[in-house]
Amino acid sequence: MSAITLNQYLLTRQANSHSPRRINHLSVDLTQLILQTAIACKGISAALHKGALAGILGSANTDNVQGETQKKLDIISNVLMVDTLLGGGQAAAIASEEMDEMIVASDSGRYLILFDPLDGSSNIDVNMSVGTIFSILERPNSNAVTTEDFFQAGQHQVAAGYALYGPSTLLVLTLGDGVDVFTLDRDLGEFILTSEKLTIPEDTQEFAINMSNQRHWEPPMQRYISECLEGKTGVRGKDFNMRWVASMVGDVHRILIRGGIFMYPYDLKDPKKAGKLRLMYEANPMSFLIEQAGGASTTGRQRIMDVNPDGLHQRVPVVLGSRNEVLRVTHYHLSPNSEFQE
Ligand SMILES: O=P(O)(O)OC[C@H]1O[C@](O)(COP(=O)(O)O)[C@@H](O)[C@@H]1O
Ligand SMILES: [Mg+2]
Ligand SMILES: [Mg+2]
Repeated sequence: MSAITLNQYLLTRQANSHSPRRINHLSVDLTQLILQTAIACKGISAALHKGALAGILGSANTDNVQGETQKKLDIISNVLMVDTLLGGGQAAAIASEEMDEMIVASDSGRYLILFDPLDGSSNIDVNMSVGTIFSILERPNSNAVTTEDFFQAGQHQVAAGYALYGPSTLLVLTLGDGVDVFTLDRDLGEFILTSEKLTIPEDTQEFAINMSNQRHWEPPMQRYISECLEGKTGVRGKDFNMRWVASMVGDVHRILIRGGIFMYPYDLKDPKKAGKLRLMYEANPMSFLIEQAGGASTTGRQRIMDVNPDGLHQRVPVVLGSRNEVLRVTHYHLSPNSEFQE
């Protein structure tokens, strides 16, 4: 059988978009918007590939709106995404983790796109996996676009995905009827469909969390992790392994492939911050993918895709991955004095 490119895949989906399994209508414009996003990701992949040879590693000596130091590649990736998407004409407006405000794009655009142009940027200078995360919403009306138009709960996303720049460059995509994976063939310059309908096992013995924050967590998170660490002889009756890529894209990809639980919980290090990760650029698109693969995703207290946003850069605690583990952590937050029944 011949290889299916992202382009062919989307055209077939578009032709079959009357199928009863579909959730979102795959319009010509949405197809084009996803293809433009993929083109920008190929550009980012090429820049990362050159690395030090192109003199693009290291810090840019600027801060983003959230007070985080930007890497040169954060800025380069953002420019590649913005320029490519502005050129396409399908986006009515664009919002990015690296920009203070949204940008109005095309007056006739039907969609709003949000992205984290380079996720896991602390990994760039050490040549480890990073990614690009994106989330697409429908423009709510034909009036001039406002920032408030972006404030739609994650359940309203029409598509979401990420590119993972690892040993190979992957594009992982959901249109609301499962999660499919494409691998970049550098010779052809095309993303080729390589896995379909990922499913996350309901149970796992692998957790991902930044353990250095342990002393700052709330009691339910302390309880969950200490029970995992007790292993076979503790209440869980099994040993757990730990992984932390320190780029959400890498950790979420591992979970989509073999299960696991990823947590970036609320902590008291900076009590005013609701969490580290951003709802619109990271938590919502990853939650859409995880739920589409049969997993679960909550803040510890509420389904992430039910959170009503009130700021483009708002942060949120994140607990996502294998269903039974996420439900357990959520139970520990909501009913701290009772046992969890699977
Ligand atoms: O440095 P820490 O605390 O391990 O945090 C790592 C987390 O921060 C992030 O790097 C935040 O994303 P950005 O790199 O886009 O700011 C996540 O990808 C990752 O899960
Ligand atoms: Mg990020
Ligand atoms: Mg980023």
